[in-house]
Amino acid sequence: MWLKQLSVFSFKNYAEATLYFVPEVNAFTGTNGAGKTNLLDAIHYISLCKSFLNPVDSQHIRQGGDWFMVQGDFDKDGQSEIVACSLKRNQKKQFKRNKKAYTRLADHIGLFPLVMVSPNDSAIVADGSEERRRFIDNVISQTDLGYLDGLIAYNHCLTQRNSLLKQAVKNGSLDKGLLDVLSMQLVELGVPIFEKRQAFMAEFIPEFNKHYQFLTETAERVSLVYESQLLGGLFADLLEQQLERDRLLERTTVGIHKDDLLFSIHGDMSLKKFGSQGQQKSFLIALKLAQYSFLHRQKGFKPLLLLDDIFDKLDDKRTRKLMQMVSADDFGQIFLTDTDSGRINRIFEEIGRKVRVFEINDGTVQQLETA
Ligand SMILES: Nc1ncnc2c1ncn2[C@@H]1O[C@H](COP(=O)(O)OP(=O)(O)OP(=O)(O)O)[C@@H](O)[C@H]1O
Repeated sequence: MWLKQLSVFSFKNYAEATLYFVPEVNAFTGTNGAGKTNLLDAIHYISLCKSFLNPVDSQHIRQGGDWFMVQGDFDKDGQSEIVACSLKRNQKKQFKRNKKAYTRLADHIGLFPLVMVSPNDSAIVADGSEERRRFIDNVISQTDLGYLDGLIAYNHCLTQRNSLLKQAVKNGSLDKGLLDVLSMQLVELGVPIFEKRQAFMAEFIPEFNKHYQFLTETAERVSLVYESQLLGGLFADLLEQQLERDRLLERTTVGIHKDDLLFSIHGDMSLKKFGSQGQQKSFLIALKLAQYSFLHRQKGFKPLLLLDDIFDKLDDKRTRKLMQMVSADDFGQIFLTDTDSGRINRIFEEIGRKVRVFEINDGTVQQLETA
């Protein structure tokens, strides 16, 4: 699967632009604020029905306009697949595949899988556990249609249980019958999610290690561990054991909503506290490349790989290694951004790979020679 053509109309800082890609590496170059990332975001829209940067769709309408459209022409097994996303201000987003509108956007997710590596990924290391759960959930839901529905149902049940615990404090008594029903539902919904996360991590961790070692070429020991309270006992028992604490804190303190990923370096030192910026970036890239390998295996075809501002904070050696790795056969079509077109040409010349470069300038696009 690869994207042959992308058109954007009245999208962010673009009035209108059409780009024709190659199935290998495509690079957007230009100064800061030129509109390079906006093009990656347009690709993200047609693949995953939303921006990777900003959840407010209307803010992607070009300033002064009242609609936008993004259209992509994919090649999937030799067949052309046209995906279009459009939005008129104050109306619902329209999403079409081969001119047919979707009733459920969720039906589109996973048809044109994509992995994005961006400076925003730093939140996965720096922020709270919610970001890391979001990462796991995003990966699994691109391959397992029921996963997201299960997670939504779990969160709904969790909200109900929490408000019952709150009410109990207010009313001075707890409806134990209702609490038991909600606890049972929470277990029924939570255990399959836990099992899916566990199975996913078992496949994912070795991939991650492989990519990190290749990228860094060092014996730099890093580790990635899946942490879940459910690893320490049956969910139903844990809920029972924590009941008094839950009543006191007026919320559910055990469950898959507390899952986390533990990132460490040099044995057991926290990556967040002790890793250098370059090490953190390498860790995040390895995480995303492992996501790529997982999706590839699950789908049976290669997802798109989007690399935003990838060279920042990586030394020359790691940069070259990374480009060598992603332009090899295990990876499919790549889109990347860089402020320096000279660097792109130099790196790809050195590693002997083809790249099509697009020079972006204030929302206009010029296709340069393919090196
Ligand atoms: N709705 C909008 N209407 C008009 N312009 C917009 C809109 N949203 C974003 N922009 C403009 O898009 C530009 C940012 O584009 P983008 O993030 O793609 O830059 P970039 O080339 O990736 O830059 P950098 O190298 O700094 O990452 C900014 O100039 C911003 O003002």
